Formats: sequence, C-alpha cells, structure tokens
Amino acid sequence: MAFDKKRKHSGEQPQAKRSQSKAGTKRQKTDKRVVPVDELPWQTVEVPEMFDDAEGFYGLEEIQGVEVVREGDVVKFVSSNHYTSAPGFCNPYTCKIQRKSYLCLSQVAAVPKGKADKKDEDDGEEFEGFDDTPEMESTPVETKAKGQKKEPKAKKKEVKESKKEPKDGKKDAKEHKKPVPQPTEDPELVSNLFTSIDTLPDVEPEEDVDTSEWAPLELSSDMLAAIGNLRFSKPTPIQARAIPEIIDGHDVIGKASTGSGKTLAFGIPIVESWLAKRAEGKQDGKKHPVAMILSPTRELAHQISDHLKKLCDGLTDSPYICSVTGGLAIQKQLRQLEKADIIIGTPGRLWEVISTETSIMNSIRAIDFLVVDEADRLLKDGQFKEAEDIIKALDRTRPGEEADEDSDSDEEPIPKHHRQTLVFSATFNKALQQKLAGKARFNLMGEAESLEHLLKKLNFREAKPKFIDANPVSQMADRLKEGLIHCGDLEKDLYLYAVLLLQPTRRALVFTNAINTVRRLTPFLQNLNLPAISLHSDMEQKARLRSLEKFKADPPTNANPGSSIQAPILVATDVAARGLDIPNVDLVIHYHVPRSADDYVHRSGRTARATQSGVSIMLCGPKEDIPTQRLIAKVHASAAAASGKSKKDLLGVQTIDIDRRLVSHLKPRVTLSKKITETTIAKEKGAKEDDWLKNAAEELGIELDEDEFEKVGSWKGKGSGKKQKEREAREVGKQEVQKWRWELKELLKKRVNTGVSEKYLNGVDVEGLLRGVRSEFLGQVEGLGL
Ligand SMILES: Nc1ncnc2c1ncn2[C@@H]1O[C@H](COP(=O)(O)OP(=O)(O)OP(=O)(O)O)[C@@H](O)[C@H]1O
Repeated sequence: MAFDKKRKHSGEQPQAKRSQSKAGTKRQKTDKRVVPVDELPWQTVEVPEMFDDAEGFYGLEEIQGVEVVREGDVVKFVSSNHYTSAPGFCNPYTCKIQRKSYLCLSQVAAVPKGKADKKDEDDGEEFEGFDDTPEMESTPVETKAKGQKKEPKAKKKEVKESKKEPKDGKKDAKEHKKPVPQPTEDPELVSNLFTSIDTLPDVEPEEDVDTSEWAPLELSSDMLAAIGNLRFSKPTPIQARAIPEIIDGHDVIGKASTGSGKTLAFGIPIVESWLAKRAEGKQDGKKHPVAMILSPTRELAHQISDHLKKLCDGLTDSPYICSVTGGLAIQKQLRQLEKADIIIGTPGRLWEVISTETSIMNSIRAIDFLVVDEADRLLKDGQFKEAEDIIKALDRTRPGEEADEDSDSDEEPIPKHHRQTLVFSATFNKALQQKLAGKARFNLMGEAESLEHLLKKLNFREAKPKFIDANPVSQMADRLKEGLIHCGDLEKDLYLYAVLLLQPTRRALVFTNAINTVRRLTPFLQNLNLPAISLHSDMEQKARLRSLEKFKADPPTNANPGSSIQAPILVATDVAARGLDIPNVDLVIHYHVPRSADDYVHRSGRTARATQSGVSIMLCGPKEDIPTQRLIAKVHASAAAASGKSKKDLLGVQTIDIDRRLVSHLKPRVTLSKKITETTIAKEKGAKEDDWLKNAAEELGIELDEDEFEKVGSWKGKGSGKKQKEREAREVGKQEVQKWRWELKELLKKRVNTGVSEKYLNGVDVEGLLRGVRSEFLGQVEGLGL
C-alpha cells in the first residue's frame, strides 16, 4: 500500500472552533481554502477482488466535497467548510476524488505541505472537516472486512438513510454542476472502475421481494433474505432442480442454457452449507474451506467470486471468498487461502499456489464441495493437466486415511473422501449427455483429455452422479432470437455497420474468429462514429479488464454530442464467449461464423441472459454457407426432432431479408472508413517492420541503403498479394488519408438518401432512423424485435 493510512488528524482542532462552526456562523460563508492532503477525512474504497491486478488500486481512498485546483505545476486540494449550491462551487455530491489515483499525479506536482498550511494560516481558519455531513463525522461508515461479522441490517439501513439526508443539496449541485478536474493516472480506467463495479448499487430501499417461490427448496431464512436482497423472486429451472439435490448430498452434473443462473445453482448450496457449519460452530477456530471452484478463465473466476459475494451481501455473517488467479503475488494469495471459506480459481494458478504449501493443501483436502464450472472449456484451454493434478492431490491419502477398497480402477486405490463434486456447463457433447442421462452405458473411460476422462478423474462420491439437464430440447436461451444475414465475403463490413445502426442505444458484442479482425474492425467502426472497444487474448490483462469495464459502464448520456450513437460495442474474439455475465447486452453479431456449435451457443449466450431478451445475428458469406447450415442443425437438432421439422429448415434461425438497395446507400462511408483503417494499419505495421529490419541490420553491423531496404521489404512469396496491397497502402500519402477523413466526416453529417420520401439514415439522427426507416431499412425483420 503506497499510502500511510494514518491520517494526521489535526490535534489542534479546538473544540470551541468546531462548535462555532456548527453554530452556523461559518456555514453561510462560501470561502474556499487549500487543505493539506492528510487532513482530509479520506474514506477507504472497497475495490472488488476482480481488480486485484489493476495495479495501484489497492488502498484506494476517496474524498467528497473537495475541489482540485492546478496552479502551474502545483496541485491543490481546496475545500470549503460549507456546502453551497452556488454555481461553480464544490459540493459533496458533485466532487468526489479518489486519493490513490490522484496522488499519483500529486507525487509529480505535490503542494508543498508547508505552502498549503501557510495558505490556511493566511485565511485565518483551520480545516474543520465536513460538518454538513453528520454521518461522516459522527458515524463513520465502516468498511466491511470480508469474513467479519457485519452490522445488523437495521444499522446498515440507518447509515444508508443518513447518507441520503442532504438530498436538496444534491439536487442543487446537479443544477450547478461544473466539470470537476479528474487528473488521474488513467482517468478512464478509474472512472469506469468506479461507475460500473458490480457491487450492489446503493439504491433507494425498494419493497421487499416475495421469495415464496423459493420455499420448496427449504433454504434457511438467512439465505432467503440474501436471495431477496438480490431481488430474485423465484429460482431458475436449473436452480430449482440442482439445489435440492446438492443439499441432499448428491454429486451433480448440471446442464442448462447460458445465462440461466448456474452460478447460484451451486453457489446457494455451498453458502448454505457454510451457514449450517457456522451455526454448529464448526467454522470457528481452525477451519477448512468449504468449497473449491475451478473456472477456465480468470475473468470468469472473478465474476463467480463477485456473484457469490453479492449473494453474501444479504447475509448477516458471510464466508470469506477468495479468488486465486494470475496477477496477484503468490504470498498474498497464500495468506488469503489460509482464511478462505470458498476458493475460486483457475487450475493453473491454483495448482501453482497450493502445491507448494502442505498445510494449505491439507486444509483444502477437507473441502465439502469441488465445483468444475464450464467443464468442457477447461479441457479446451489446456488446463486439464493442472485440474487433474489438483484432483489427484485432493485425493491423496493422508496418514491415517484408508483408501477406497471398492475402487475398480487399475491405478492406485482412490482414497475415500466425503466431498461432493458438482460439474456445470451449458454444453456437453451429445454422446456424453446420453451416457449421463442413462441412455447409453455409463462408462466414463473416454479418450484422454476428453470431458468423459475428466469426469472419471473427478472421483465422484456416488457411483452415478445426478445428471440434471434443465434444457434438454433447446440449447439456446428462451428469450433469444436468432437471425442470419447472407452477404458477400467483402460485404461483411457493410452489413455489420448496417445492423449496428439499428441498435444505437443498446450494447452490442461483435465476435470474430481472428485477433487481426478485431484490430481492424475496431478502428473501422470508430471512424464511423461508433464507440467500438477491442477485446482479445493478445491484449495485456489490464487492457482487457479496462475494455470489459468500459463496455459494462452505462452509455454516457451527454458525452460525445457529435454522435447520437452511444452504446458501446465490444469487438472480441472468443475470449469473451464463455460465462461472462455483462448486463444488458442486447445484440450479439457473429462477424465470422463460429468454429463450433458450442462456440455459437456460448457466444450467443452473452445476450438474453436471465429474464432479458436479446438477438443473435450471424453474417454468413458464401463460403460459410455449408458450415452454417451444419452448425444450425447441430444446435437445434433436439428442438427440430421435438417439433418434427426437417434439418433443412433453418430451425429457429430466421434469415433476415435485408433490403440490399437501402444498405448500398451506406457503401461510400463504409468504403472510406475501410480505406482509412487499412492504410493506417499498413503504415503502422510497415513502420514496425522497418524498425525490425533496421534493428536487425544494425545488430549484424550491416548498412542497408534505401534500395536494399526496399528489396528486403518486397520479398515475394506466400501472401505476397496481401503484402503488395499493404505496400500500396503504405505509400498512400498523409494528405490523401486526411482528405478521406474529411470526406468521411462530411458524409457522416449528411443524410443518406434512401430515395424513399423523407426517410434517411445518417450518423446523427439515429432516432429518426429508428422511428421512420428501420423496418423498411432491414426489410423483413419481424420476429427479431429489431
Ligand atoms: N433466480 C434468479 N432470478 C433472476 N436472475 C437470476 C437468478 N439467478 C441468477 N440470476 C442472474 O442471471 C444472470 C446469469 O447468471 P449466471 O451467470 O449464473 O448464468 P450461467 O447459467 O452461469 O451462464 P453461462 O452459461 O453463460 O455462464 C446473472 O446476472 C444472475 O445474477
């Protein structure tokens, strides 16, 4: 932690002065003073574990009601002793500064403390805290330490209510809002982190949710209160079926469509079990973790952890939940593991951490639940070996333990254990499903590295785990509508743009099969005034995190006045396809047809989650036609069989008969944007290659003259056509690119004349587009809800 948490509370704040202030004489003044940093009543910001790796955000503290002024190289914190609604004056609700990020800047240009103090003296006043916010002074809001007893609910409510007190001030502040300087290391990241963190929002108390539909699950009253706190009035089908089986002590393999609440299907019984142990006093003293959850990706592990923490927010007493993924110091993770009740991690990092520490390993062996989430992906990602190592280590006989004599394995006897094993995914391969459902011989001895093999290794406690298939007919979410647009290979950009124009205020996720396509499409869309963000595995973890947070953040309502298209568009590879629960994604576009039916299911599952609806559209080029037909047949096979439809039908995927004449009106702008993007990329790439060549020549001590340089650069071979194009693009002058940019800007301002009366498309009046042109624009799109 980079900051000294001990604040120097001025010991010289005379009581008399404070009461004088409270008496009201100073309250009417609106004078501002420079205040030394350490004298401000900073509040610790609880940063969710998900941001562990956002280096530098540990120990973040914030302060409200302080204005930041920059004078030359010096940054000053100016505070008033009175909150006012005067225009331009800092108000506790309009000015919120995060100390850690702020101080990064002030480290470069800090106010010399003496100077700030001097200014205080000049004013003849001392900083007296924020006396108009009584809850901060008299009842400091305690930051909740994980795993510690929380305040009773009534008390929490009190704090919330007292926070709401200066409502009028808030309203005034809004009216006189002035831009507050945000001089942070990375303002975007900070603002996104703190606007979109998925902790429970501090909302107005709402009416209690009726949880009577959860009654058949016979959960504890504590758990029902926690569920009510999440405002989930009834269990989803997988929850309704899996929770009782798990509570009854069974091993469970659960299959349910994407976004159907699988996390809580295993999360609720785990927390319930912790509560029961706690009530029996078994979690006091030397405790063991209750559960270990294996997740295929780091983002998903953090998401599960956040999800369970949200559930536990509604409990009076909660388990210590820790996630173990890359990005944190191992020592720190070991410390967290020592006190963990629920561990969530990626197999690689988990194995790295626990295999070195015998005491932790022994403690983990006592877990009651082992969960494998997105089990099929775990295998794809090559994490099988570590997952297997973990499971073997869990099962290793400890002194005094007996091995399972009944085991029919040829390998060394598997020790008896008491833990339940829970495996969840939206997709299991068909043959395996049949076996699990008892329709084929249950002999889990498939080829190595198959899911069957993993299941065998999982060493279920029961000979036959309960297989719960909550969506045997359709793999797709109930409220998902699927569409298909046939287009030429070179028209995909055009149709992508056209479809995105239809959803200007909704979050859209565009999936591609290649990182290079993400790199090209993002600036291509940005040039067209669409707020596109990239996400792929070649990005640094921090940048990935930032992209996700940007995408999650609410679309700004007043930013970017030149464009009315504001909802973010995430352009991603399949790194974003699994498990991620991003709120309000309304549209998924498959720019490339997915490589497998499972990928299609998971990608499309980023929309229409829980109770929401959504649309998934595939852009299908001529070469992709046959694979697309196969994919659809595979995904919808069961539904087709159930409805008696032929596989030749599109089986629930609607062809969007888009009006090509209308779309062609968008061509000029799309062509310009493409030219700008490709030229820029080629130039950047060329510059990198040149640097590389020059460096290599320098290291070899060779001097390359311009001609030789050209020759090396014009190597002919495989892909030389593409190279040729790139070379041509590199030769385009700067002025030419600028001219294109200008032309595009002008085009984006103009109406796109569709030739149909007043109806038009343009980059600005999208509302007009939605009102007047939309249905005609896309042709026959009824049923997709576009
Ligand atoms: N009983 C419920 N009622 C309403 N919403 C719920 C309920 N249970 C979970 N949810 C919400 O549903 C969303 C999806 O849940 P979750 O991420 O667990 O889905 P999933 O089945 O694991 O999806 P995926 O297969 O894509 O990983 C979450 O936002 C969660 O808060």
